[in-house]
Amino acid sequence: MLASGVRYHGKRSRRPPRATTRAAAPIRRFPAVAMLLRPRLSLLRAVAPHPVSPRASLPVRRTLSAAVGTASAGDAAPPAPAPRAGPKGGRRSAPPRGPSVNPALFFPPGVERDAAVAAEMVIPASNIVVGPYAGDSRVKEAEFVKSSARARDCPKDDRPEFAVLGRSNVGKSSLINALIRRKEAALTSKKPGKTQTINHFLVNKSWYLVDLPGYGFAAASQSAQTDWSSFTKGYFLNRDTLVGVLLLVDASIPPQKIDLDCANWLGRNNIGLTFVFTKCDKSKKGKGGRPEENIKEFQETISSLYPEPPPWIMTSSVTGLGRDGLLLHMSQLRNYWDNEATISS
Ligand SMILES: Nc1nc2c(ncn2[C@@H]2O[C@H](COP(=O)(O)OP(=O)(O)OP(=O)(O)O)[C@@H](O)[C@H]2O)c(=O)[nH]1
Ligand SMILES: [Mg+2]
Repeated sequence: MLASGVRYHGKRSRRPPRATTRAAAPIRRFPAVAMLLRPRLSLLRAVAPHPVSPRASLPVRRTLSAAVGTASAGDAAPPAPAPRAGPKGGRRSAPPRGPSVNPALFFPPGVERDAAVAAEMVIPASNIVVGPYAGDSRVKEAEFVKSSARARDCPKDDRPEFAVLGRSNVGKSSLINALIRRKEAALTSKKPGKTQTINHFLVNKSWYLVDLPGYGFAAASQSAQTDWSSFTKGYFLNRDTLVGVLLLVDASIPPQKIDLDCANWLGRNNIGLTFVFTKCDKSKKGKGGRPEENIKEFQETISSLYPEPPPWIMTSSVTGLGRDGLLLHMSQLRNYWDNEATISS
């Protein structure tokens, strides 16, 4: 089981997070924050309806468990081994009511695990609870700053950054364009292997989004694949300003082992990640063609690896699904990171 991978850290630190032990402020201690966030979440919900349940007025615990018929939000604690719920799994008393996703919640820094969370405090199309560190998440300006061929050539300032990682063609560059609302800031292509360097985009002059080369491009030469692992892994292992990784997973196809391997590698190296499911607008008939089913299968596969559910969110760069929610999630991780920096300096 991975000891981490869902944890987020303060500046220049790979130490275990203090959010749940030190200053663990339950969300109810921040009524002002909660009130400020509610209108924003309602707005998000209007754009992207929650995939799990429309009964938003019920507490999450009841709403989600009722919709899915398996674990409740309170079951976010160490997952049961091999939680492959299904007709033979013995965990469901009633037949499944159609595709839905694993409801276990991700509690961000500042929110006690198992805190009672109202449905409106969960980002739509995700399992992410909004906590007291969430703040202004609007992108007011964004600019391409630098393309680096080696990790040591990356910008050397202290700004926090999020790395966008995933298989070739999963939609990394497209997601960056969607987040910053620029059509071709990051170059995209139908052909895998488009992005070959580490690309820094500066947002609001205060933080970076980093577009990376994809992994798992079978057509790439052996030497190109080796290059990927040495230079991108070098980036991850040496980047002190890395707040977290957005690990993109293509929801329009069944789970791929290489994505699980990548998640494992990040977890082993104590690098916090958020699973970002891409291409959720694409649905094909037949087995493995429906995003909700693929996401559910992926979550069932990874849940036994994590002591706490990792954050995940559904997105589409075509429809904009998940865009605002993901920015809000990043704002809370970033603000926590900044806050830790202030405390430790
Ligand atoms: N339908 C749909 N297509 C998408 C989405 N995101 C990306 N695509 C398409 O997928 C293809 C690959 O997108 P990119 O953003 O270039 O993927 P990438 O992960 O950056 O690829 P590499 O740079 O090669 O690693 C392009 O044809 C995109 O238009 C999405 O959310 N929905
Ligand atoms: Mg790319």
